Amino acid sequence: MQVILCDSAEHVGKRAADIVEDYVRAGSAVLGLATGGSPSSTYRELIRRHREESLGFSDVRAFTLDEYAGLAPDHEQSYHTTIRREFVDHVDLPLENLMTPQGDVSDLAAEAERYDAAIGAAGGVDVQILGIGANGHIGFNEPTSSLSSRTRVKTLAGTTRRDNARFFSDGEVPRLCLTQGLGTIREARTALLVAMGANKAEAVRAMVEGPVSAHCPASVLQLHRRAVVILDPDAASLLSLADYYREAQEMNDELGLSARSGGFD
Ligand SMILES: N[C@@H]1[C@@H](O)[C@H](O)[C@@H](COP(=O)(O)O)O[C@@H]1O
Repeated sequence: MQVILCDSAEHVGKRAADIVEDYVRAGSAVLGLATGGSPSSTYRELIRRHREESLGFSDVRAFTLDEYAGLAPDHEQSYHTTIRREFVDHVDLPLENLMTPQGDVSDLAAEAERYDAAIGAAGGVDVQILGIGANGHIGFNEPTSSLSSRTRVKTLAGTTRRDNARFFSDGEVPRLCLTQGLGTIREARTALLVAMGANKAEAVRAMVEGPVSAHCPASVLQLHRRAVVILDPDAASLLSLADYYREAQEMNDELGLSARSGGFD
């Protein structure tokens, strides 16, 4: 796992965008897109590079991580609408290349299986952007999720529903969702997690420096071949090996190693 310590949310976005850009410029990239506030600065920076530095997404395919059950794709708070509003509609990624699990189907389990298979049929995800929940979830894999789980129906934790209530005008967050599993996420060639803010500090500590445990689902990234964790000072505030992460990053920067070239673990 590579830990990159940044000065601000904007800095986090730039470092994350560097890794995504590396894959996009290589051609025919498959991106894994996360919703939530954490990747906002990454998407802003990618949109800026699209507008000002001709970073093109026309041959990119994208899969989102998760979706609320019961919400149609065009619902204001569906993750399909959210990722379009935050990113996809601002670049030249063709809409038919955006894949999201469909939350308003009658057979959610079949939809989960279909979605997992579609990721495999696309050749897998090259770089999966991730945020982390305050309870350590990635996607909607709540604590005690199987570390080998596939895309499936999950019940949302009460804390997650409370955290996300701010996005719903009536405060009514669905109780069920579809989410890529931890086993699915682990298959992405690079896992790129961004976290900001003091309310993520404990989850970040458990993910990076705690034991691998379903109690903190994000800790499964310790088993990933190329996991990169990019943090602002508040999110990194409880890490005990911060000096080492800084030294390692200086060396990686000096050697010009990137996630795609696989120059670190
Ligand atoms: N399902 C999403 C996750 O993909 C996201 O990473 C996390 C953190 O959200 P935020 O980035 O808004 O703090 O919780 C949400 O519920």
